[in-house]
Amino acid sequence: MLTVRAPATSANLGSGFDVFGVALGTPADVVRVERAPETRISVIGAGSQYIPEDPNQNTVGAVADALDAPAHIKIDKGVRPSSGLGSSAASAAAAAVALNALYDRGLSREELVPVAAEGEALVSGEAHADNVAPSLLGGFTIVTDDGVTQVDASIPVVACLPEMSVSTRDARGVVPDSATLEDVVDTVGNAATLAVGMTRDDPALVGRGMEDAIVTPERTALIDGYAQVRDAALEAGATGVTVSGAGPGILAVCHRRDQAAIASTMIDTFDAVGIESRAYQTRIGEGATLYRD
Ligand SMILES: Nc1ncnc2c1ncn2[C@@H]1O[C@H](COP(=O)(O)OP(=O)(O)OP(=O)(O)O)[C@@H](O)[C@H]1O
Ligand SMILES: N[C@@H](CCO)C(=O)O
Repeated sequence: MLTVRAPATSANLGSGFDVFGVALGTPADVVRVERAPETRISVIGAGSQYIPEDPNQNTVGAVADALDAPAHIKIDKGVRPSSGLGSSAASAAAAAVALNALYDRGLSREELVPVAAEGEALVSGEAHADNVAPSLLGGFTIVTDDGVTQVDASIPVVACLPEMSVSTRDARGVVPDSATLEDVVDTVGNAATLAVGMTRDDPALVGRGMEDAIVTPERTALIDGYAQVRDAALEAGATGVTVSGAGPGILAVCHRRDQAAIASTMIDTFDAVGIESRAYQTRIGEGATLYRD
């Protein structure tokens, strides 16, 4: 029996659509595996009632197939599905690390990125790897067709999760087909600023680099209260605020001293528009951890 804890993640960070991602300290999924002739899956924890146990419909089933590693797989969800916090990816990343070890496949964490991304293809229609990469590797990750670049980072964030669901499949449907050159130029500048900010652990640079005029504005329309919550978080000291992944989660980057006030005003502002929410006060953190029982 092997156990893996894989963290929630926040993808895009505004200017890095389908490219940037960060691992969050909390929450996380915990996956336990043991060898078996056929894959069987059980799910407990946050939002488990919405997650299929059929291996053909669960991200961990796709990973077991990709590694040719049948197993009994128990998933304890800490990351609620359809949250924007990489719920489906956390399970897939955990399963990839666990099954790779269980069957001695010998793949590196980088080599497990496309394997875990098979799970994302199953649920959102595309094998985008911007959530599985940070869940596997930790820190800040840049995913391109040529591979993954990772840097460790330790920046305080607040991830606020309202009681509503936005499926990644639906949120991908509102992404525009094209962009003006002016918006592309702005986005390249912002993305570069953000990447440098990560290498310096600088919340001000990272926050500034999260601005995006192409994808994010289309998606905020799917999140009731987004504009009010963003304004309140910036007022409380956030250096940048954007949609986490496909939403409805909202990510605020900040200095440690402002973190509690930002979390509390985000919850209060959602409350004022009639939506319950919770806020994780955490940091960019480590990737998946393997425990041998
Ligand atoms: N192991 C799993 N964990 C979570 N969701 C799963 C899993 N397997 C299948 N799913 C399905 O995936 C969908 C949730 O994935 P989705 O990509 O929409 O949300 P998310 O992972 O929280 O968001 P995001 O990718 O925007 O951060 C749900 O329909 C859920 O039933
Ligand atoms: N880059 C993906 C991440 C989903 O979490 C999207 O925004 O659709």
